[in-house]
Amino acid sequence: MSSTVPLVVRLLASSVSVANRAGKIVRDVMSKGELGIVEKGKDDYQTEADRSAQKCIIAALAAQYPKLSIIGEEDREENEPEVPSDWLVVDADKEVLALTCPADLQGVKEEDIVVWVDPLDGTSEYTQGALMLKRNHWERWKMYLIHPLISIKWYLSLLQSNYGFLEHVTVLIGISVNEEPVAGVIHQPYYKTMIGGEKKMGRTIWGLREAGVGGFTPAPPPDSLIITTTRSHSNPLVEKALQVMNASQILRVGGAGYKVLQLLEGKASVYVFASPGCKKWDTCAPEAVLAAAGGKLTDILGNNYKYGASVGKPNKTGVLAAVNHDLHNYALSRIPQELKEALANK
Ligand SMILES: Nc1ncnc2c1ncn2[C@@H]1O[C@H](COP(=O)(O)O)[C@@H](O)[C@H]1OP(=O)(O)O
Ligand SMILES: [Mg+2]
Ligand SMILES: [Mg+2]
Ligand SMILES: [Mg+2]
Repeated sequence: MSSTVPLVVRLLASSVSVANRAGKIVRDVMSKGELGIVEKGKDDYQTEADRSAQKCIIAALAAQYPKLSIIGEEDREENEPEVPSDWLVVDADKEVLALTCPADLQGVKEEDIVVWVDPLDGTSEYTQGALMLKRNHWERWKMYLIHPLISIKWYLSLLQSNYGFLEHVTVLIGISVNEEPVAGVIHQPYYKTMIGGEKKMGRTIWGLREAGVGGFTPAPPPDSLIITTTRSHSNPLVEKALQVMNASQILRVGGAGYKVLQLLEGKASVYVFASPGCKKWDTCAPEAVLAAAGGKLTDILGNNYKYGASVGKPNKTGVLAAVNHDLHNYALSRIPQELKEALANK
């Protein structure tokens, strides 16, 4: 890899390749069927896929960039055992390597960077997707017994709905400099495309400040106000913030990464989550990619989160994001003062 390429661009290119490898780990754990679920707290789970994907990302990045601060969602063991050699990805995405680095980031050193890693965003959806897949095998055989034609149709529709859950899962790598997210990767392990009649799993979306975004086709926001929000972490405050938006439709999906993808692809206009629960690793990469596409992600009060190594990890005052600044302003103007205060005083 050419050392004339500025560090931030090289690191983003490496992150794209590492995220692809981590996505394969996420799929492999699911196909083996042994999820190894651990309950970390209320509505808060971890699986073997979360653990292994994080080990892969951190080991691969630390081997190439030893002075980086890398903060991952999952706890690390005291003496981490060595990872399999094929997890130590050294490739770097060629398209990203060719990007022009913003002038003020050209001299950035490893010591100036904090990388936020969410090895699997949407763990709830990952575990529920697995459960439904298991149930479907049984459902399939039951339906075959009843009527072969009906069963094929039903089975296909069931598969689609399960597949929808797994699509919410993403791998997130956010790169911050001076506390600000400047670049990021959102990898979607279960995104399916057909290339020349062959099925390809997974896609990787990236963004770099001033250079733009790639890995997908951006689309303008929908004509009417469509909100995207949590499907697994709702509460009365979350619902109150949704009511005041006066939206034509509310989409309830999993993961911060997936909701930002919905904004970028014109499926939703605004992402509203008026609750603590998300952490810095949930929003660093999505915020960077969204900002590179001209959008904005803040808390519910309209303030930016900071991403330095010593900041508090919880995003206590929620998430408000939109694909452009006008929509963000509109959504912010709809949030009543008492709701902002309720969150700020939590
Ligand atoms: N109450 C919570 N406890 C733990 N994680 C949460 C909570 N609320 C949100 N998150 C994290 O933020 C992401 C986006 O939230 P939601 O899907 O509810 O909109 C979740 O996928 C989860 O990340 P993760 O799956 O990486 O643990
Ligand atoms: Mg988690
Ligand atoms: Mg997450
Ligand atoms: Mg996670």
